[in-house]
Amino acid sequence: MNELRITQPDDWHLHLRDEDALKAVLPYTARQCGRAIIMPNLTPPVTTLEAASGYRERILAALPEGSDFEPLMTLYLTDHTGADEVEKAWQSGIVHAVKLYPAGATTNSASGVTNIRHCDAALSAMEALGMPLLVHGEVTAPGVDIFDREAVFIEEVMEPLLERHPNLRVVFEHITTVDAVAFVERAPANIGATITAHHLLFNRNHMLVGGVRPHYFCLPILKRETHRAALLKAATSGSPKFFLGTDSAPHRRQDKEAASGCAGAFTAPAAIELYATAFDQAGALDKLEGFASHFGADFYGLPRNSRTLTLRRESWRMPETLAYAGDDCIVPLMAGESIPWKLVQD
Ligand SMILES: NC(=O)N[C@@H](CC(=O)O)C(=O)O
Ligand SMILES: [Zn+2]
Ligand SMILES: [Zn+2]
Repeated sequence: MNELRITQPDDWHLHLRDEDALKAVLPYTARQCGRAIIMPNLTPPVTTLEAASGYRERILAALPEGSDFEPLMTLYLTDHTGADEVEKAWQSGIVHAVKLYPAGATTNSASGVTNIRHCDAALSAMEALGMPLLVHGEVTAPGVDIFDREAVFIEEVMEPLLERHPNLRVVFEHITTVDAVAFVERAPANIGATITAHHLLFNRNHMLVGGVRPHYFCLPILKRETHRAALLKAATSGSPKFFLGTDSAPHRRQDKEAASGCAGAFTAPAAIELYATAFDQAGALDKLEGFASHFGADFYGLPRNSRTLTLRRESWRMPETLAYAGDDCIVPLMAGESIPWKLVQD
């Protein structure tokens, strides 16, 4: 297959940042996706409907002319998020989910949840409303090895949470392990998961062998090959529980190439092309459309996009750097490397 026409995808996990950085990165997603779930980990985080509405307006104002890309907003869950705020946000129609960051787990998670038990009122409200909880699923206890943090989270947090709230709709975000795949597969239909393109394409060797490659450093961290293989199998299985979420997470070049580099891979410039590359490697291009364009919308109860998008087997080179806020630049994932699939602009 050398050309592939699919329903326009959506990105169910995206970091757009704010201000000039937002203006720099938004066009990459807007040219590919109809919609995206916008992560709320700004500084300060987006914890209220008012903050989400303001952020949404800034995103809409930053869109390229003529774009009808739709940002789907989220609230950042804290120990103090009330049921009233959650209800108001849901009823507004602009907020589609609430995001759980365990405090200290990842970028801008300092105001995150210290103990999920503190959130029972908000979670009960969400369960009643049918409002999804999006989960960064890693424990943060210093004694837990960074490669085990997702698997331990399933046992210590996710399973007890679902026992207390069996009808809560949950998206296990950016899953990275065979353990998470197995958990989602055996869970009921109210549990889904997003998978990034980088976790489908790369394992920890890509990050660590022959030198530390900071642009491959993201959280949850890349795992060993057996985990990548399990993720690829899940993504290409045709199961509607697994869908596209890039977790494209831009950081300035100097913040990544540093003694204490930030976590996050910037994949938005080639998001659908990277997924096509992974599905192609698995001989499963026929499964790309469901994963990229159908299952996420179905999970969120939104209509599938009516436009289509065409991909061609044609190699192109990702630039070494791209413009970011002010004079800063950003290094996209696969900078300077060739990508075998290309988005054809209609
Ligand atoms: N994935 C990452 O490594 N980083 C994300 C945060 C997140 O999604 O955990 C970011 O905001 O930079
Ligand atoms: Zn995360
Ligand atoms: Zn993320």
